[in-house]
Amino acid sequence: MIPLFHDFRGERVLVFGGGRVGYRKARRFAREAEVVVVAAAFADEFEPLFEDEGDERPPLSPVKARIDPSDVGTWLDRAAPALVVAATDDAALNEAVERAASERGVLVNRTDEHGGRDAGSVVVPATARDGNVVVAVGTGGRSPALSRELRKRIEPELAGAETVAVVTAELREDLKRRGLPAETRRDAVRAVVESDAVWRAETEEGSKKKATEIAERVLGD
Ligand SMILES: C[C@@]1(CC(=O)O)c2cc3[nH]c(cc4nc(cc5[nH]c(cc(n2)[C@H]1CCC(=O)O)[C@@](C)(CC(=O)O)[C@@H]5CCC(=O)O)C(CC(=O)O)=C4CCC(=O)O)c(CCC(=O)O)c3CC(=O)O
Ligand SMILES: NC(=O)C1=CN([C@@H]2O[C@H](COP(=O)(O)OP(=O)(O)OC[C@H]3O[C@@H](n4cnc5c(N)ncnc54)[C@H](O)[C@@H]3O)[C@@H](O)[C@H]2O)C=CC1
Repeated sequence: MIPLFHDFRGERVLVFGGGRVGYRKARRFAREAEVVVVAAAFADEFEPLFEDEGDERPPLSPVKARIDPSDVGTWLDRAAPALVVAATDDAALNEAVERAASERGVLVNRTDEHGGRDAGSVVVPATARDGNVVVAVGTGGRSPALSRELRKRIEPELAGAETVAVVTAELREDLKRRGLPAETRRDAVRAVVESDAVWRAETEEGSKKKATEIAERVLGD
């Protein structure tokens, strides 16, 4: 499988199943997408997600319904999601969700299987994140517990990466504006991301100052 980063803003995700697994997937996609969760019953964890916090988060709506596998197509046609998650504990229903999604060319995440390699099937990776810097881990679906463990090991490595991303993004723009050749810009940016001093600076300002010093040194060479 090949990882891609998908921007879910302005899109809808339809989750079938309101248990622990449905909750985990709904919470994840609710960072960006409008999420609709359809289930006969909802786990308690959902409660805070359903509350309108008045922030800019897109809405996450519960729909309490018991679904028959033959009705899944209608639900998909009505919701027109970019991605559908099959997270019920009923394998026949999850199967129907997968089939209806693939008939419509909609991406589908089957949570009760690890072998799904049909067209349009997606696997949700373990994700370590610092701001918009993201590392996704997958094991080809074979060992989610290993994905989780690797995510935990990677998390400390990522601390501070968002600041380095902000600082280097600004630096790149600046170097481009100055019309420097691509190779020179690359050497300067590489030296900055490699620098412990940039990573360790206490503030964004401090990090920026160090980055400028290092970049100017490279440009002067
Ligand atoms: C294929 C996949 C499909 C998908 O969901 O996309 C899938 C499938 C299944 N998971 C199962 C079990 C567990 N899943 C977790 C945890 C996570 N599972 C996630 C992803 C994936 N799980 C996809 C593969 C990703 C990859 O390639 O590695 C993570 C990474 C992301 C997320 O879900 O957010 C998240 C960790 C997030 C984090 O912590 O960072 C734990 C660990 C725990 O709970 O401690 C256990 C118990 C231990 C164990 O069984 O290993 C079962 C058996 C159910 C049963 O037996 O009933 C199936 C079905 C089957 O294997 O058939
Ligand atoms: N991918 C993953 O990370 C993991 C996947 N799993 C798998 O995910 C599935 C779900 O696990 P849990 O959330 O723990 O189960 P759960 O039993 O807590 O929740 C199941 C949900 O499905 C709903 N549901 C079942 N039949 C329905 C119907 N006909 N119409 C509407 N809603 C219906 C229930 O109301 C409930 O909300 C299991 O099959 C399990 O094998 C389990 C652990 C991890």
